[in-house]
Amino acid sequence: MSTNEQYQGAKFHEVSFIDQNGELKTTKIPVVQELARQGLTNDHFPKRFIAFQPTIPGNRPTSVDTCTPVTPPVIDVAKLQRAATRESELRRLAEAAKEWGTFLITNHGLEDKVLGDAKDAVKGFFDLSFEEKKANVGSYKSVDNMGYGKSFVKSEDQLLDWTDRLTMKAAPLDPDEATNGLVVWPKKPANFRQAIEKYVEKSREVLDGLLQDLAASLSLDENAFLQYFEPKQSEIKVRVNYYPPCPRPDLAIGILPHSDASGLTLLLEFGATSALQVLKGEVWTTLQWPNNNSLLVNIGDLMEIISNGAFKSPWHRVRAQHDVERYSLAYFYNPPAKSEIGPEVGGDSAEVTYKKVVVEDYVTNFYKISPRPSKQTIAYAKIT
Ligand SMILES: O=C(O)CCC(=O)C(=O)O
Ligand SMILES: [Fe+2]
Repeated sequence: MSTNEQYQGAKFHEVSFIDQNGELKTTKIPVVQELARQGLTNDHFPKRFIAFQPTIPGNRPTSVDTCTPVTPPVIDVAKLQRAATRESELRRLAEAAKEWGTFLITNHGLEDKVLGDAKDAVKGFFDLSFEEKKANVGSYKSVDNMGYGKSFVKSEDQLLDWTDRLTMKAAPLDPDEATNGLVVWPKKPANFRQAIEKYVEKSREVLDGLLQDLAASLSLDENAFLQYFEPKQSEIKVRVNYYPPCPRPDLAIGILPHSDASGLTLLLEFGATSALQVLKGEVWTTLQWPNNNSLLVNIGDLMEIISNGAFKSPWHRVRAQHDVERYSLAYFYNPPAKSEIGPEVGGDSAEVTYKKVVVEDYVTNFYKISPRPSKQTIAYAKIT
């Protein structure tokens, strides 16, 4: 069957990318939400979405049938704040950040209304028709992984994941945003920007506190990590992922394996759970989220560097799922783009294993070489 036949009646994102020869190209990527809406028959699953070739032994997604979902470590932020419980919760935090690089937080102080409004805004956006979505949000012509559509597109024939995305820059606020196009906010639903900005503002307080707690958990000065996150110039990007029901979760993948380039990532999920997987040793472990407004924190590559490798950014991916839809809102918190970060170590005797890097240089290289089959982005900052 020809490619065109596979996508008959489909709708497309137009995505620009710079190819291997440095030329700006535009390509059409099928809108996953529309493919799902249209209904695909089992035997006509589009080739570009086939991540797992069933003919290769062992090349299968880990499904919930073969792997019981587990709840990652849960850190109680209220316990971190109470003198009587702080020390023991700090120990649990250090262990979670070292052993998993990912953990849930509860009692974080973000009100249900703030979370609920953010979820409603995200759902409201994806509930719009494709035409309406396109008409009310900007998309970028250059390769910055922002806007509505598909990120990390590098070629006309690369493997595609079963998700549509919307990425916005939430900070620093740019006085010239109307002209330089650095901020993309959908105009519908009407309260979208307000709801997400409220979530961003409140979450930032939680993340700043956690940066102090993470440093304290390694017996470093409380501001050893937070000092890099200068309040006015630190960068926040918000990426909304929508995973429609997938007719062939045995063939497709929700998001390809990656680590996050961020300092910290805060993840809100709703709709289905048991989709995010982290690689623990050799095993893809499916994470189960209790449905109680807990949020997930991921150590990003930049934090791996700042912690001199004490914390490792997890290698993670998302499963495609049958019959259910899932949303996630990933909040990437980075030090200022032009700033230099470097490993913070307790005593002079500790061996330094990461280089100092300029944030923007690290992130540029990350985007340039992703996606990769294994965690190679961090090599940019490793002393070998
Ligand atoms: O949807 C998820 O749970 C993960 C999303 C993610 O890893 C990302 O956007 O970087
Ligand atoms: Fe991620």
